[in-house]
Amino acid sequence: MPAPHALLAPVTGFLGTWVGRGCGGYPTLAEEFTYAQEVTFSHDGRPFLHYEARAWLLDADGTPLRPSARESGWWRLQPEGRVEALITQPTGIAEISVGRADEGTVDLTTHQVALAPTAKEVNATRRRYTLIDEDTLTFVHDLAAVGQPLQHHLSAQLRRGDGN
Ligand code: HEM
Repeated sequence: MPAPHALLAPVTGFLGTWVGRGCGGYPTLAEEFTYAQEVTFSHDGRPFLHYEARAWLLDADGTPLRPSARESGWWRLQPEGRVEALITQPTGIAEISVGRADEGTVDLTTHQVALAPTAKEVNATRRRYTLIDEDTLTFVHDLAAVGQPLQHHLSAQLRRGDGN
């Protein structure tokens, strides 16, 4: 494994696999939901991270019900901690988001969304990833979609889970 590129310095704490749980909702949905999530960030020595996230809806006992959202993409690190992220989902949504990596927090907001012809309408997102300590990562996702203004869709707390 090559050493991380110098431009990755603000995000090297994110490298690895993270597992945990979250909850979510949206005004258009009848109920809130809980989910399990696994997120992996990796690098190959160049100044970008490969990002991959999978989620499973859980029932009230915490048993997985079915696979839910999945996405993957690239976080391109620029000087001064600027980040350009490209993220695609199997629901026909492709996002390009921009933001900053600063003191353990990455804050990304939508630059452009592209939708496949049959995708649901998504207008904007805001994603905040925060390293609480070296083994704990929190994630908050706001969503403007299906006619609703930007507001909470998801929050999760993940623990470092390499090799689990
Ligand atoms: C951990 C990740 C996520 C989970 C667990 C999740 C979960 C859900 C669930 C359970 C629903 C209700 C419909 C269904 O059962 O599929 C839903 C709807 C939706 N989600 Fe997510 N979601 C996630 C990430 C995202 C992301 C990243 C986006 C967009 C960038 C997104 C956009 C939407 C939209 C547009 C709807 C439809 C709302 C409607 O039609 O009323 N979700 N999500």
